[in-house]
Amino acid sequence: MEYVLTTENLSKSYGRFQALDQLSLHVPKGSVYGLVGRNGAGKTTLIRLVCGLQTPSGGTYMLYGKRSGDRELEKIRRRVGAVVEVPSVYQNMTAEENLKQQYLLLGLPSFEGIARLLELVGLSDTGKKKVRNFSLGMRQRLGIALALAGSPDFLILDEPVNGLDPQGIIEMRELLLRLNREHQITILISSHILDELSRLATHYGFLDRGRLVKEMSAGQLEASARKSIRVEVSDIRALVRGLDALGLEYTICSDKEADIYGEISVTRLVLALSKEGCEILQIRKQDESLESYYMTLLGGEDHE
Ligand SMILES: Nc1ncnc2c1ncn2[C@@H]1O[C@H](COP(=O)(O)OP(=O)(O)OP(=O)(O)O)[C@@H](O)[C@H]1O
Repeated sequence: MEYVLTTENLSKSYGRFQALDQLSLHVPKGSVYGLVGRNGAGKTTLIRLVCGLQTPSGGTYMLYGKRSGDRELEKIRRRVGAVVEVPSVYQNMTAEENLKQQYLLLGLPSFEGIARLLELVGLSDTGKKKVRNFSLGMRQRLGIALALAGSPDFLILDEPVNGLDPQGIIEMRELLLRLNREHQITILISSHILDELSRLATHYGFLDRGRLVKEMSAGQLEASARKSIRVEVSDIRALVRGLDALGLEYTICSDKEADIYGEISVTRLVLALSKEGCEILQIRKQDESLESYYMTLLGGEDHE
């Protein structure tokens, strides 16, 4: 497989604090690689290192086959666009003016291409509107347009949907899918919003306290996903008694709902619960989500 980015035992410490600990990950060409981890897991640190904003304390990374520390790497960085934390934009300029500044900064020969970029990120009708009057979603999309100015084929985004409203989230999703599928741009994206990430990502890296706990493709996640049924009942205690009597594995989700795992005969379940005086209000099949996989892998408690 061809990789756009790989890291090898990449480490970063701040004083005695180890923010990244011998992390080795692999971002395949053409993928949308989702970085998953709780606050402080090291996602932003990893992104800062790969973008050249900070230097590693140990280990290396390779971008398009060029190793960190290699002189050639700086040339290769042209192929990478990034939006790290809040995109820096000129508030009192329009989207087009901001892009012109970026083109000048990159030394691009003409402003040709700006209209196409504005169109691509859905900002072509913003005209004279200054960025300070943009919604957060518009600002984020402008950040992406700025990152795309040098025509990179690898885009790195740190929490691009953070704080966006539902409409903004959908627009961002559509944009990222378009960039990936129609423009063949590989995307590395960190996000807390797992449900949203699972609609985009083709690969995942799970980080915990600076370490890569697991790396897998979306296909592998799906294959390893446990099947379950979600039941909603009138009496959760009675449900627990019934499930224990049947020897089934389950997780209580709320005071009315539980997920039951494994092969289950619905008839046996109904009979057992009826014996306990428990009424089933709803029952539905479900595949394990990215969120529940994450919870199983990393647990729910916060280490901070
Ligand atoms: N410049 C710094 N000096 C000291 N500690 C830092 C510095 N930058 C980050 N850290 C610490 O390193 C750890 C990892 O931070 P990082 O920002 O990479 O986490 P993250 O996974 O991106 O989390 P979040 O989602 O909250 O941004 C945190 O505990 C953070 O406090």
